[in-house]
Amino acid sequence: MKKAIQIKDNVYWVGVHDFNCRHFHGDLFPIAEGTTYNSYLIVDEEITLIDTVEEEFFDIMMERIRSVIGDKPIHNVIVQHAEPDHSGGFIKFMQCYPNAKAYASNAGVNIMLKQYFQDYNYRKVKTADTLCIGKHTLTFVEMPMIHWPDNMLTYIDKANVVFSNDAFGQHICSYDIFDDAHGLAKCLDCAKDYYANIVMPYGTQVANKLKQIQEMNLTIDIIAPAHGIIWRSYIPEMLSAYADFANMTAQNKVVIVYESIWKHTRMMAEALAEGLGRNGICVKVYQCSATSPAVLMKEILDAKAILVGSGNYNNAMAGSIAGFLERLASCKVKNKKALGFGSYGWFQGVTAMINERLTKAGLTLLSDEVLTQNYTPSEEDLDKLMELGKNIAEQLKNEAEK
Ligand SMILES: Cc1cc2nc3c(=O)[nH]c(=O)nc-3n(C[C@H](O)[C@H](O)[C@H](O)COP(=O)(O)O)c2cc1C
Repeated sequence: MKKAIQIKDNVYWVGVHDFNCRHFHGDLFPIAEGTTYNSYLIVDEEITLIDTVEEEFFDIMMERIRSVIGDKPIHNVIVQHAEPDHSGGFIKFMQCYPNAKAYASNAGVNIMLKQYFQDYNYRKVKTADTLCIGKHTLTFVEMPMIHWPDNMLTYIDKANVVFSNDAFGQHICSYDIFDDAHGLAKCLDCAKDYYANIVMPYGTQVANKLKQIQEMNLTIDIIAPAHGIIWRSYIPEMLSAYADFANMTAQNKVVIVYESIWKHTRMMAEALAEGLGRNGICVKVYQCSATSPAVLMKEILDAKAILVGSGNYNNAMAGSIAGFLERLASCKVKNKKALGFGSYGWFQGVTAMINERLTKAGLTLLSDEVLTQNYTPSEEDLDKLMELGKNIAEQLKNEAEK
């Protein structure tokens, strides 16, 4: 029998492992080792469930719940987020516990009705609303657009746990469900990965919400997200890292993303990298089509500049680069520089197209120069590109010192 894991007095993890998940949210976020869908059970006078799990894992969640409360009824279910990885088991849950009261944000209720078509007389809650369940009181905080309109978090007093849903999540899929079993570096790295791929477009909302939560002066012993491990030992470090993610705080780092069939654009990319890398910049070089988009998004989060290159193929940029620029535009990047480059045969215009899309995505061009190369770069061309890389390095370092 699958069992619950106690995380605090009267609070239990009753979630599930999805070891086979390799594509989180479609192709948005390829992941290596699966994930968890975390739901939590609070045992008080009114037994309360925080979130459900993906529908196919419902029975496992129920086994864990019954390992704690047997056949006792559950009085409340909190739908913190209507996305199916957290609400997919909700209908089956209500079939098991038809008298349970369901709570969600206003937007959450709307989405639940649009997704599942059945009205369960949802109770709508908003920021600062409370629910007394016996010895404990729950306080709700709406978190719109972190990362859907309906997200909210729930705080339970006395146990001092924040159930944060998607915020602070990561894809560590383990039975060691606390952060300290995995070490700070891994936990922050996985949180960064998750943030870059799921939350990045909503940095402004994250920064504001972090401020609001700080102002609430909550005593927080545990932050329990809806994916991955639970934070208890690294909470200050994680909150500080999240503030950096939200502000897109940049390192002295440049990411070069390119596509190239006959290696001409690749030669340009590597010459630029040489000039940057030999002059104090951490430089990362990726062929776009050979790289997981999750890696690219994570690298971009703390980069100062992004150089994007493509050969000209039928007077257009490579499809992989067009897709990458589309994703970049959706990320609402702040305070980042960029420059296009690329090789062509008989029409020079693709680099200008890349620059235009970079500008539209909110990035500032590093230079007015339109960096094009007719067919193969010569040694002299490559030296010039290395020199340009060096100049960009100096420019970025000077800006950092200001
Ligand atoms: C399938 C294909 C289509 C191409 N179409 C164009 C084109 O429409 N206009 C152009 O200027 N060059 C075109 N070229 C030439 C390439 O842009 C040129 O060979 C360039 O150096 C390729 O850079 P790369 O080695 O980085 O892929 C085409 C090349 C290929 C392979």
